[in-house]
Amino acid sequence: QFHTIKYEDLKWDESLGQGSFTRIFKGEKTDYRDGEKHTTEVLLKELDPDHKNCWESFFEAASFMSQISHKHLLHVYGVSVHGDKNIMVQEFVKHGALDLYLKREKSLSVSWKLNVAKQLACVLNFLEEQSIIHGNICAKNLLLVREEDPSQGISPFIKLSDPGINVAMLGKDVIMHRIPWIAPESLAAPDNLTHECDKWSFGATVWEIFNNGNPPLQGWSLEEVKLKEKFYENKQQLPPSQWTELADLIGQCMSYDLAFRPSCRSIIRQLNSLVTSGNNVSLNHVGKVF
Ligand SMILES: N#Cc1ccc(Nc2nc(N)cc(-n3ccc(CO)n3)n2)cc1
Repeated sequence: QFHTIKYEDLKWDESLGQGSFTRIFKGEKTDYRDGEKHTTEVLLKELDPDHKNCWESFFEAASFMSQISHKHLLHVYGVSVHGDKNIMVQEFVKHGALDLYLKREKSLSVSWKLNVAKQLACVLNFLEEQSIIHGNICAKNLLLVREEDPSQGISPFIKLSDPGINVAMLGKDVIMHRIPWIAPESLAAPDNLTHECDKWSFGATVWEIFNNGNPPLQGWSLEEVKLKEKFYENKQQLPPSQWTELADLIGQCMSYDLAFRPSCRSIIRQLNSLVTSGNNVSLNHVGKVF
């Protein structure tokens, strides 16, 4: 179900930070094809040794990514195991995770944000057609392959990263920290995710993109976990955008009643109409809709 890569064919370069259970490094992999030596730039994602009990779920995520291919899905070359090291070898994506990029780039236009939201909706539609559930859609798991270059008419290009450790494997506290990206119904039953869960997360991610990477519900006081729990108990919504059509779409995706969440086709249709109305609205130059 996935390609295994020999540890000695990998080379570690600089560390690029760490996720919740993983550390990421820039690196290189060498393979020998038709008698020639090829070196490829890769991203090495190491599972923390103290979470090695999650290795199956870690590799499940790798095989999930290897089984299907789509232009907006991250390519995973394979996995490597060496002693207690479990490594996922991914294509290196030039500009890294979108949550950090959004925080850094303060003046992204509305059309930039809509363009990225549309790409995410497309890959979500593809996954739904393949009856595949991602389970961890958020800006941290979106990777920026190409920045926009308005002078050349070049638009941004993103890829969806692997879902990481399956949410059912995680402790209650980690699941709580995924509020409000995780669908309310998944809190109670993290082991039966549905396509509707991905739509809820899509809504929270679009909210994040239009809020310049400020994660929703963060910065609350210390007992934020309790407040987050209340957020679902009281069926609260994220602060609505002033752009009502955008707020409507986010609200539909983040409806507590699964049946009210729109189909992917409807999401794409609504995003397309936002593109047209967005072009007319004077918001474009400021990129501010909250
Ligand atoms: N400075 C900087 C910088 C950092 C990373 C990349 N590249 C990259 N390539 C991937 N395939 C995956 C990731 N990830 C980053 C977070 C996660 C969590 O999942 N993945 N980053 C490029 C520049």
